[in-house]
Amino acid sequence: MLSTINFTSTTAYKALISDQSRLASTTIAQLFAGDSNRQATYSQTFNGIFFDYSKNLIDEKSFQSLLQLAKECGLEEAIKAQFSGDKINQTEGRSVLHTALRAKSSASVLVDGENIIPKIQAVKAQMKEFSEKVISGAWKGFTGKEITDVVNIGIGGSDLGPVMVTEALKPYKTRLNVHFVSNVDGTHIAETLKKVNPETTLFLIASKTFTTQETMANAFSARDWFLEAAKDNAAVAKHFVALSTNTKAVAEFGIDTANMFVFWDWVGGRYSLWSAIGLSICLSVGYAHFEALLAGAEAMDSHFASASFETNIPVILGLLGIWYVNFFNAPTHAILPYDQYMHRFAAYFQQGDMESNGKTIDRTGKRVNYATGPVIWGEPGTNGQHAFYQLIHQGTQLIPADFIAPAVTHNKIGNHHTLLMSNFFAQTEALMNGKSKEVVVTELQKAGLSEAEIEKLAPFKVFEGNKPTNSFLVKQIDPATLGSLIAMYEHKIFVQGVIWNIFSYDQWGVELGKQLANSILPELENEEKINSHDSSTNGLINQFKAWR
Ligand SMILES: O=P(O)(O)OC[C@H]1O[C@](O)(CO)[C@@H](O)[C@@H]1O
Repeated sequence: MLSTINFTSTTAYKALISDQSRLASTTIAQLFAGDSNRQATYSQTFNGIFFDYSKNLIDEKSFQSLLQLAKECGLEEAIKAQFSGDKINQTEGRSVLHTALRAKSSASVLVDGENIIPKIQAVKAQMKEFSEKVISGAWKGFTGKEITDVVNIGIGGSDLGPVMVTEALKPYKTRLNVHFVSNVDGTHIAETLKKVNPETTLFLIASKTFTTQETMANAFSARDWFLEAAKDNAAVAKHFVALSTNTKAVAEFGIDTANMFVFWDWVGGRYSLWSAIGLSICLSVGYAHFEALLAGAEAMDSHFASASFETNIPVILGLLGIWYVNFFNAPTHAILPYDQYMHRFAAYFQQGDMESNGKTIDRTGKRVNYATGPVIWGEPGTNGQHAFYQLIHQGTQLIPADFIAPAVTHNKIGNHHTLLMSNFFAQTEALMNGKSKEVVVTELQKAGLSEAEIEKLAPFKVFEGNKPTNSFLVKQIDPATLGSLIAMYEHKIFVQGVIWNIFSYDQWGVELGKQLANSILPELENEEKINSHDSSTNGLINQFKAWR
């Protein structure tokens, strides 16, 4: 089980407070100036991923204190507990075993005394067979035509992971066009259905619980649309499959459970792309690439489970995050992929991180007296540079950022990749070094400005610098490196949750809005004036009814 230590009461925490005040009077640039070996000390290569964390405000002493913090908070035991299937999701009484989904077939992982690896392998075999049939054209629609389009209907973890991966791995695309519908806003399904033909479309209803309001509404609308064309309930079996843990609800919806791909309650929704929820990935890029994705994740799992903390990438990443959130009051963290295909990567980890570590109650049931999960956000470079980097460079908040880029592009067009990479390198350097007043003054003097003009303008052109970044230079974004990167961030989230003494694998915070929406729904189904809420909510509902 997980320890319940409050990290602010550890010896390492006290050391880190003094480390912080020592480092507050230096800069990252000065740390580089004083150590020609700095990058070698604070970097690591892992299976085609070069992780450079040297542009952080850390020195040997603070780095050691961070490692010590992880030890004092019982991280070693927590990692063992997670991998071995302990029910560390205590508020839901569940094991947390997305790692088992990518474990080697020879592994053995016990849940309630049962080795779960054989049943994982069985579903994977079913996914392989099915996806190969659909891709090859052997699986036919109700009029005997091959499937051309796949529509995945799901939301949150049953959508964001598959969307992110299928976009990131577009260079590996099969002949199938895969679409995703998540929003209950009818526009999402309506616009998607305009693009597809009922005779050649396969719907994947992806929902762990098979009760989620948005997904079920979209699934029913898709089935109505399909039956308008097919006019035969028996045709549903050829066009609808379910990815779920809830066999009963799948059968009630009318999907033959032979067309169901199961997973289990020890797979969290936001950690489920490795499970049957990944069927859209298999169809989009082929089963072999899905397996390679899993293998890349498994390599990161083995590293995380066995490497000593000082060389353990997810541990280091997690600790650096703690350093900025809790010792430098950084409220957000940016993920900035310099790869257009990875344009949903930050959105994916927005759920992964914020649904996991957006908690205020610690593992003893008490309110925490420190900050927990930061806001995660980001957009691909260089678009972000022309949108929000101004604030990272010159705003008042400290925003630690992860830069991710491939050395080899999938699209060699002119010098585009060299241009992109020049921006990648320039940004982390600029964020660290900034631009001093002296440099600004010299530049303005060269431009011929008067002393008075220089005095007036210079403050606006100064960059304080000293903004921390991690760089991930990846040889190429392929299924294996992507799998490793995703697993790396998953484990980072876990590391932070352990240290913050919170439960990272539940999501009770999503429930209240769901419950209220369900209670408001009947009030919207008539024309009567409402007065059962506060005056703002009543006023909004009544205005809606007047206008609709
Ligand atoms: O797969 P389901 O059960 O439809 O749930 C979808 C999503 O809803 C949540 O429970 C809350 O947003 C997520 O954790 C989950 O990924």
